[in-house]
Amino acid sequence: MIIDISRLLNTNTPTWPGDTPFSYQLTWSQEETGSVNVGQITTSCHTATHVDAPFHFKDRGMTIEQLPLEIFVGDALVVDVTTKGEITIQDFDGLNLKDVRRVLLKTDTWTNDLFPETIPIIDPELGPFFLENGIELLGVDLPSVDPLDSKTLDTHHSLLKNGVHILEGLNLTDVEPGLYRLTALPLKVEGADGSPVRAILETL
Ligand SMILES: N[C@@H](CC(=O)c1ccccc1NC=O)C(=O)O
Repeated sequence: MIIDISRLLNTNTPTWPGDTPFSYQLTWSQEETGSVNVGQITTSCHTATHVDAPFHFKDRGMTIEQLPLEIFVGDALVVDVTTKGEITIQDFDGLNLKDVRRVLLKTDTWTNDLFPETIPIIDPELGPFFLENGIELLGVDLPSVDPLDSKTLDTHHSLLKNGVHILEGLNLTDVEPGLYRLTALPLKVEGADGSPVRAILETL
């Protein structure tokens, strides 16, 4: 079974304050062309469900088309942290992370079409902890892995330093904690700082 864990893209999709709003428009209609409808989309690379390329927060970091696709396809453990204001390595106590390469944090704190005012804190210590445990992707149902007013982006940098890639803006409301197969492939946009993805989970 496929579970769609992507957020919907339309003119109501919340964007980072001040960033480019999403829009889809027909450039040519079937009426005009006599054959086809052709549309265009305008979007920030960080709207809804998306992957952050390291270049987003590091000038010399890799851009989106350079990231290996293996990161974004494969086993993923959904971890329930819905009651936590701060997510730390203690939240992984008792979980079997053997053979788990990807972790998705289910906070369920952003379930509407408004950009949130505050989000749970993700401890930068997760970076080294994930490296030790062979985890190479962190996915969150939040617009950021750092506090919204952070300038230093400590968790982004800690994850990058420890080889952990970042997937943001998931919708995990209908997902039970547990192990799944994730697919969340970024578009092959040369030089980009991120990309929207269609993210799905398949039950194993
Ligand atoms: N760093 C945040 C996003 C972020 O900071 C951001 C995203 C879109 C537009 C502007 C942003 N930040 C600062 O201007 C993140 O990717 O998690």
